[in-house]
Amino acid sequence: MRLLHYGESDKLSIHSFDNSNIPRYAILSHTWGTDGDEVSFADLQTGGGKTKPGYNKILFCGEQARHDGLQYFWIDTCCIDTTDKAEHSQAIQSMFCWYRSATKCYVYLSDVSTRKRKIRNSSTELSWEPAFKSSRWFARGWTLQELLAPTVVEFFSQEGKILGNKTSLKLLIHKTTAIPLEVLDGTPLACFTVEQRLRWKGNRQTKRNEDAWYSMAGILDVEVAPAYSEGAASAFKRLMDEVHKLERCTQDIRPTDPRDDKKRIEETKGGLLADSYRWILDNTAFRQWHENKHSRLLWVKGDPGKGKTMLLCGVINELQGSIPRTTLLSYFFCQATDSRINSATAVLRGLLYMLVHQQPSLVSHIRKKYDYAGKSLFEDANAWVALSEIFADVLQDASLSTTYLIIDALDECMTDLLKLLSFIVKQSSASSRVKWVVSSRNWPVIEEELERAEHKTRLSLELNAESVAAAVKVFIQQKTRQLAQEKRYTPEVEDAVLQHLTLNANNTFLWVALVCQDLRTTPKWKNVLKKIAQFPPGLDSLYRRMLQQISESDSADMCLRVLAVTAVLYRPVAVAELVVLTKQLAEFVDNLESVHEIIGLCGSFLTLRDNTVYFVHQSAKDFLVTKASNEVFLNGPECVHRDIFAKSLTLLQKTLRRDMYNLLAPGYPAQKVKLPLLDPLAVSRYPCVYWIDHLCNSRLESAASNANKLLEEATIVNTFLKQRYLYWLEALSLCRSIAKGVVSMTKLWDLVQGLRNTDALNEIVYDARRLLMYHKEAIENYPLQVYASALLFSPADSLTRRLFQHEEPRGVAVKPAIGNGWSACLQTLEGHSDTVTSVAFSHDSTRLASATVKIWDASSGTCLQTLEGHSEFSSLVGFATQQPGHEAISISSDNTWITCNAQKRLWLPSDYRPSCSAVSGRSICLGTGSGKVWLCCFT
Ligand SMILES: Nc1ncnc2c1ncn2[C@@H]1O[C@H](COP(=O)(O)OP(=O)(O)OP(=O)(O)O)[C@@H](O)[C@H]1O
Repeated sequence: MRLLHYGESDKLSIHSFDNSNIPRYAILSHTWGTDGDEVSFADLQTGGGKTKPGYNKILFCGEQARHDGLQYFWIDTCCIDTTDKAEHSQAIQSMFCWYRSATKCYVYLSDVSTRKRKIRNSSTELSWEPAFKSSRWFARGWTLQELLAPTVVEFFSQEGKILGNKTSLKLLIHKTTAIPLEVLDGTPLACFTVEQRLRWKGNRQTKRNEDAWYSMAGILDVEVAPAYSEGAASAFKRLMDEVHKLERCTQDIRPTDPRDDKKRIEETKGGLLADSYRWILDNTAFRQWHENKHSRLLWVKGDPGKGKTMLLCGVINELQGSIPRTTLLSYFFCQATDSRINSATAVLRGLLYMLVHQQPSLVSHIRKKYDYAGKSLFEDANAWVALSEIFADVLQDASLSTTYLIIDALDECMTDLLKLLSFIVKQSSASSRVKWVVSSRNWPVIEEELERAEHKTRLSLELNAESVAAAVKVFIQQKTRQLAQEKRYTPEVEDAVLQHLTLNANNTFLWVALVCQDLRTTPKWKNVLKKIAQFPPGLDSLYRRMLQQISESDSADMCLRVLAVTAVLYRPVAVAELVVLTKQLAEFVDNLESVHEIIGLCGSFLTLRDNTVYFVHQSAKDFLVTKASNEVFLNGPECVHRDIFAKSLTLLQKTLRRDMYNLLAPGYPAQKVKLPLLDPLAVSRYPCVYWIDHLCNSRLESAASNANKLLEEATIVNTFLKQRYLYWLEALSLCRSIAKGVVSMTKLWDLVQGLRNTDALNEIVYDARRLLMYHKEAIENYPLQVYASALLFSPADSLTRRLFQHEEPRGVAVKPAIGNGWSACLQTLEGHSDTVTSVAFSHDSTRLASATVKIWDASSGTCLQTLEGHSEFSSLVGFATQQPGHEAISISSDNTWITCNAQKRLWLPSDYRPSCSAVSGRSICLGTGSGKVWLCCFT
């Protein structure tokens, strides 16, 4: 970036800076005079331009910057060499960023004067407001981003007198432009929809038509390279394409919205009590981390139920209320009970999502890889590598201001915890702008890793027992008061409850919360004092006591089954989902109220929120799985997995069919799919996504000794794949879980390979997995292409293709036929040793020619046209005209579809994408980059 410097002896000089090294600077916003009036870069180089009218603006800006203590300033007329096309184009794309990064922006209004003027009644008026409102500055296109991008915008009259800034003048600006006051007050643009932001453009004019849209790019958080001959319509289209890509990328990176998780966690835990977390704000370790520039990582550690999660919720709230607008705050809550948010990749994705949401320009680091790989970048086997690189780049971004990153419950990160820890250690040492807070239980493995961080501070809840005790005391008082009001306790009972809780809580919030929860459900007529005496101190003893109560109740069997199933599920499920997954609840399919009651009876372990069943706390699940395993899993957890697997497949066998959402169009994009009012997949989503995981955990291998059992299960899977496989893939696509499907099919493949006497199953799993891997992209993005592209472009001998032949699109044939085996390649026409760049039909459509002739666009380096000198054949263009009555067959502009009458019909796998194509009647011939030529006929 070039910047001007206005020296002490009024000497003007120009300097270049690397992006990483730009000093504080002021920036000018103005409207251009005629080209000859403005001082150009060339003028400055030669020391000329001093007599031009535009020179006054330079002097004004230089003096004002000097007055504000800024040594450098930037003016578009002379800091860009517009004769250098590449530089000019780059500058147009960087402009928003330059305005945003400026310390101050001076708006010079050449048509607003502060001179007194006479009005009719001979009194004088100072008001420049009418001129301000009708200033040309508000009518030009580029000045919109100059108003919105910088934090400080000051307005000056033609005499250089200050009129105010964008905050003090916000009402006037709002009246003139209709831009909302919050925007002028500095609310981030990302908080407004694309439509709202487009509306702010109003009727602003630009010299070149295309600029009308290029000038909106920064405001919409995207970049569009200028191409001035394209026209406004094309510029708008490219702008919106970029906006949609940004939206898709942000959507795809989001594993969950951590803001919703935080809300949910606070609500399920009974609401956040400020008086029980505020102690941390005065804690020495916390203050050191917060106030000391060199302290970058705070580790909050403590035993289960000591209030770490709620403490972090409180820290987030306090930071949110106190940090400047430009500071970023991103957080993530790991939860072991939910497989969507219990892995290292999910943590990075969640944090990135929140960062990008606050500062969309950071998405460029993701887009570098995402634009090639799509969503699989975040989900495939290399997701961690890609995400950790992206994250490191984001943290190094020059535009990143102070950033807080908060991760709760590292101990609940079930996949790749060590990788995550070492990443935190490394990154917390790498950037001084980034401050981390993490929390976990007192696990030695976490201790060992975090010990390596250079600038860490540790906050142990056990070592701060006094503060925690005081916080728990407040919590007990609040809870007891609530209970007493709700249950109308006498003062004696209230006092007895308070005393018992205080004596036995042992600084553990959770213990108090669980006892109070139990007392809430205790009927009034029961002797509360007797009841409370039965709650033993210590979390595990309390859980044991609660389990005993359940075991002694009338509904013991049902409750224990529900606990067993819930304990092995991979994510929290809705009540209706729980019913279809639990053998023992089969009779309650139409009686969900009773299921609610059963869950209520398990209330010391389970809780319901928004109709979803959660464990009250991770420690409750841990207790059941480790310390009460014998009571909960009578025949081992494998049996529970096996039952869930069997229930899942029975359900899927019944529900799955072709086009469950009535999409009809073969090219209907998954992204646009809306949930139908009566969702046929409502209770089948969980089984769809997790049936293979449950099968694998049912330890089929160990059942190998029981040959009948093994055969039975192999047969169930075999039948399902034979009869429902493609419908299952469609359902996975509708559930946006194809990537998980690929991982699951690999797990299944590994499993069946280890089994004996399952050849038939082996064969179908092999083929089914290959089909899914090869066609993943098509199915993932267009659910119904599983019956078109996936079938037509699978080998003729593919078992799945043969089994689902009846689902192939009627009247479409691909010739030469796709090879027999998965690795077979298409027929290659003789004589092609290079890219096939041209194919054409002869006039009678009986002959097909291909050639390798290229015409290159010298400026862009892209291939523009093909086929010259093929005089005996019609050119490609000639064949584009269709015979009347026929559907127009064509190739989509991005080369990925065969379309009929502009409707997407058949998605092309990458090996089949044409470098050239020709149409004759109902046939389309395609030549590919690898030297293959193939034909697709629609009858
Ligand atoms: N500040 C608070 N406001 C309201 N409730 C709180 C607060 N702190 C703790 N609690 C109560 O205590 C329970 C346990 O707290 P929390 O889940 O934060 O513990 P934790 O230390 O994160 O436990 P674990 O390590 O086992 O996950 C919560 O479910 C909630 O009921």
